Amino acid sequence: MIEQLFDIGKISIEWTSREPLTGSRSTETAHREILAGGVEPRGTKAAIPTARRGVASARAHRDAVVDAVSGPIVRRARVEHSGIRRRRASGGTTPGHGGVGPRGTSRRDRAERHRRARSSPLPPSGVRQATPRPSLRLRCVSVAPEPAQNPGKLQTSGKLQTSGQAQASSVDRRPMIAPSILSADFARLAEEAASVGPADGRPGADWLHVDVMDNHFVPNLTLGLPVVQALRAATDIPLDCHLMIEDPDRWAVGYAEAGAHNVTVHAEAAADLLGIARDLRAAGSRAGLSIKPNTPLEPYLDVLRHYDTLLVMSVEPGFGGQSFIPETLAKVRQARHLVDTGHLRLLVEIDGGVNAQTIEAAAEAGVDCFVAGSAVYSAVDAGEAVEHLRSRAVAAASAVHRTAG
Ligand SMILES: O=C(CO)[C@H](O)[C@H](O)COP(=O)(O)O
Repeated sequence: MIEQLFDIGKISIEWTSREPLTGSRSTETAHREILAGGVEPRGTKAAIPTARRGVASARAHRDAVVDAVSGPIVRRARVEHSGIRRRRASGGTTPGHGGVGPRGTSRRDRAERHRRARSSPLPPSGVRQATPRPSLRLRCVSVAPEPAQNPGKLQTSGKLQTSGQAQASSVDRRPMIAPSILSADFARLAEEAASVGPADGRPGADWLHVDVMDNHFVPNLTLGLPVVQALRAATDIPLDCHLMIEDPDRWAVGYAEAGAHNVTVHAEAAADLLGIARDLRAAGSRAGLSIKPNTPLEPYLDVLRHYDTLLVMSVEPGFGGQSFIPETLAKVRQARHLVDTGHLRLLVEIDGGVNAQTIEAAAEAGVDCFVAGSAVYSAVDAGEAVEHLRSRAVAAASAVHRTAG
């Protein structure tokens, strides 16, 4: 771990990374650029004026730093202490819902005050400027890119073309299998997890898929945070938490904090998809976005640039053991194309009705990670079922490669 502490103007930033960050700019340069307002980090335009003005917004500043400095490789960033005082208008406190003026002033008054504040080096009348002092301590933990053999790592070597539409980029993908514990025996979850883990020279499941259902977003109720915490302690298999719940804006980050490797929310349920992705990554997990079979991909293409995984549902969410909906593969092909052409950088997952018969079509379409519930846990040997599914996916992906080559 390398720790760096920068004092830039009145803001101190502590930076911790496992290795020096590489890229077009150093962390120090990036921080300086952010504070000078001269950088436009990916997707965080809104945060920059806040940081530039020095107005207290530890969270916005953190997000700006996180996105600008190293984008997707930053895994954790949290503000340890924020002492910057908010601007206060005399005689009133700052309202909490987006406004910045004193209570009772009109929107026009506030807009005018903002305009003057921006064009003048002096604080606007009636507004006390934040005291210039080292007051914000931002601690960012950057995790070095995962080694090539890690689950989910996309390798840019090799020449495996990943969809029927044979793209220019060369991405070598090892199909991943994520058994869904929805089909496991809930009374023996630790054993069920172990049954798909590495054994007898078998690599085992790449991820363990955990279906969280709230009986509101879907008509079924399964498990929640305490079970995820218990599973986290019981297995080393990375947990892939699929939240089929309402208001994931409120709950998702808890799963990341509980140690989930990937936390997926539904596009149909979330209010602030950008905020969720940011919070999940900041809490140390990957951010996943899921869409139901009838939800199109197009409206989410922009926001997906901030996500690490896309979970295409190939059944209506809610229950295991349903039949695979082949039409959903069009979205897989679309996502695959965008990944292969460098427009998106994420892992494509499919969930629902995946078995030895359907996995090949999904692999040909370009899926990276296959969620399978009943096909694994209804088998006599769950571990063997994982390997069988993986070998079918490898064979199908290789066939596509040969055709494309
Ligand atoms: O999210 C899910 C259902 O909503 C499950 O993960 C999925 O259905 C897996 O079960 P199966 O492989 O038996 O279809």
